[in-house]
Amino acid sequence: MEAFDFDRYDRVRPIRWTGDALELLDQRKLPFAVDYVHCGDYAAVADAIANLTVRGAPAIGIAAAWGAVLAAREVEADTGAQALERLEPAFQRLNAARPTAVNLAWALARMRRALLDAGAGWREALLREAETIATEDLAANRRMGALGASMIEPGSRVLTHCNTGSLATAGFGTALGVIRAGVAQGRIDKVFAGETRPWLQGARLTVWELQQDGILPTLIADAAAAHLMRTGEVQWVIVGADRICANGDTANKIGTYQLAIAARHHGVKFMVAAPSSTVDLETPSGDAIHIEEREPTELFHIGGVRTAAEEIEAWNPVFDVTPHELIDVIVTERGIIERPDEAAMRAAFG
Ligand SMILES: CSC[C@H]1O[C@H](OP(=O)(O)O)[C@H](O)[C@@H]1O
Repeated sequence: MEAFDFDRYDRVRPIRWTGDALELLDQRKLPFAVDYVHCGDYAAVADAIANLTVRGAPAIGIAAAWGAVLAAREVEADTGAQALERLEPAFQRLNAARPTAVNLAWALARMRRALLDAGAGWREALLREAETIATEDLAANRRMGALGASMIEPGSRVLTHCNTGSLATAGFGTALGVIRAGVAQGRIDKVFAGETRPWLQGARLTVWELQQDGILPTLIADAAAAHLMRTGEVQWVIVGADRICANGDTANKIGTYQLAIAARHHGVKFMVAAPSSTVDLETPSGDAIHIEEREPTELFHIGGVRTAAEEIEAWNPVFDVTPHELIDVIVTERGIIERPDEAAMRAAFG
């Protein structure tokens, strides 16, 4: 692959460690305001994950890791094991912030291991682990972008869902990283972005991110996706993931499952791009995934303005599961898995 100027397409950093605090780009306010929320303790980080100040599977894992570093400032201990005992309430609070993306629990497990492996130098070990988790994610995303783009024929047009870019990761993105690399290499001519109701990650975040790169996407209503595929306009649907199970079933933003059904029906290829930190071999299949349900009020309002009739009920699951049979390819930094199933997943990650 010809040299690719990653930095040109990787300008946004949603998470900043200042040395004393964590600053999080407030994704609730984008694209109309670029403000950072200052988190001086782990409880503020847990709240920021829960209220979507920071969101995106890898990003919430990275934020939680820094939350653990902040929590460590509040305890005294002679060894890492002793520190972990005293940090357990903080770890549990951070882990409980959101249930579906495995990256949150995965990052905290790494931080636990770093403490258990450390002696008196446990504070430095914890800091190093948080830094490593973030730098590894950025490297994984850039590799994944190149791998995924290599599968896309020049002149292709793609549809993506939700936001899987720099805002959702340590940088560059997962599915949006594949798209960035594909555009840069002339493989992708046009990017369609689904608005992604109710939180509008597509309309507010993906569009804004791509604009920073000089890539101008075409926004569509979620309800227009199947019709777009029927026109033959797109060759790929490229999405991220929050948890990829042992058999390849994949949890992702609500609306992904119906995209996969429409894609299969219309002969559009379906790619899931996610770092290996999103693979969870402990979860056998999609039926075992806890699907987060958020407050109905998120369905009743847009931008704080009520758009639904009063005195009604709503059901607001914010993820769904795409069965592995509907996924043509899963791309991680470790490689490409075509027609994913349990044998392929265990061979690649077991
Ligand atoms: C690379 S981000 C993966 C995943 O996270 C997003 O969910 P949310 O915005 O609720 O955190 C979405 O499902 C992305 O595809």
